[in-house]
Amino acid sequence: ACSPSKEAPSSLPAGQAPPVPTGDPSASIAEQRKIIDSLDKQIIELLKQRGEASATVQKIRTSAGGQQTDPAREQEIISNYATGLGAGGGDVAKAILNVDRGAQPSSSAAPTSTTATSTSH
Ligand SMILES: O=C(O)C(=O)C[C@]1(C(=O)O)C=C[C@@H](O)C=C1
Repeated sequence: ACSPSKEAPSSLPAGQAPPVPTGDPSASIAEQRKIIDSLDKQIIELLKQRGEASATVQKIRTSAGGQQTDPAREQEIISNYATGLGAGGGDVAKAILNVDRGAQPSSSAAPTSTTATSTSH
């Protein structure tokens, strides 16, 4: 049988050192912010790569006479994010899709209301 590990399970990303406990809460905030900044940098790089792949697919489709967007595929992506991230995941996917398809709205998507809809009053 293997002996139990003395180390607590870590939720830190690989290669990230845990903060040194100093008793100063601002020290751990600074540590965690370094981790957040590093993760955000990686996420931004991945999003750039995603944007390029997405633009290529859209170009291939429109060059062949198809629509720029594919609403069924978008629903699949939104569902993947919701499954992976929980409640807010779908919103993350929608934000990414909005960026990656540019100004073009998904043909089945409800229009995003950025301006007040005119109502009678
Ligand atoms: O997968 C596609 O068909 C794409 O065009 C890529 C992508 C995406 O960014 O994931 C972009 C626009 C489409 O509406 C659906 C998905």
